[in-house]
Amino acid sequence: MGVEQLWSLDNPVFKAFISYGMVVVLKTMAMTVLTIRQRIAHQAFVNPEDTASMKDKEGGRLKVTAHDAVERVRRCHLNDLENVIPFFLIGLLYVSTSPDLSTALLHFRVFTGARLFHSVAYLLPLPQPSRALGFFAGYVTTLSMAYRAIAATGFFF
Ligand SMILES: N[C@@H](CCC(=O)N[C@@H](CS)C(=O)NCC(=O)O)C(=O)O
Repeated sequence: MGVEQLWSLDNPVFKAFISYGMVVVLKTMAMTVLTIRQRIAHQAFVNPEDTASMKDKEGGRLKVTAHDAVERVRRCHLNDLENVIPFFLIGLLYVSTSPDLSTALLHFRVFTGARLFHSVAYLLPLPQPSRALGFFAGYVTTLSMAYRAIAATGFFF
């Protein structure tokens, strides 16, 4: 497949990668909005300049404070960054090796489902090992794409 066709919507693997990649990147970005919501809901701001003009319930200056509900979303966000960025970078290299469509779709779908489940498990929260299973399913899927991309170069042979 020529380079122009590889990175075009005529390539069904690249087309699928755009869709699933967008879902996981936008999900990661949604964590920013959720963090802001939790900060406002719990009046939990961590920088003195943020609270400079804010009042607490007694009318005094609002104190800088962390809140577990905010920190939980931040941990979920960080975990997304740890996993979605490698998926995206390795995914691009994987797509460049022209993998079989059904195999690629399986990887993209398992990763996307695993990350959505990981977030639900983290934010509700669900009892462990739910979150760990979501994490490992996504992690192993990315490793599998990396292995397949490296194998396609003939590196192992
Ligand atoms: N950076 C992660 C590496 C391991 C990992 O991602 N574990 C998963 C499954 S237990 C997780 O959800 N960790 C919680 C987190 O990253 O906040 C950690 O510190 O836990």
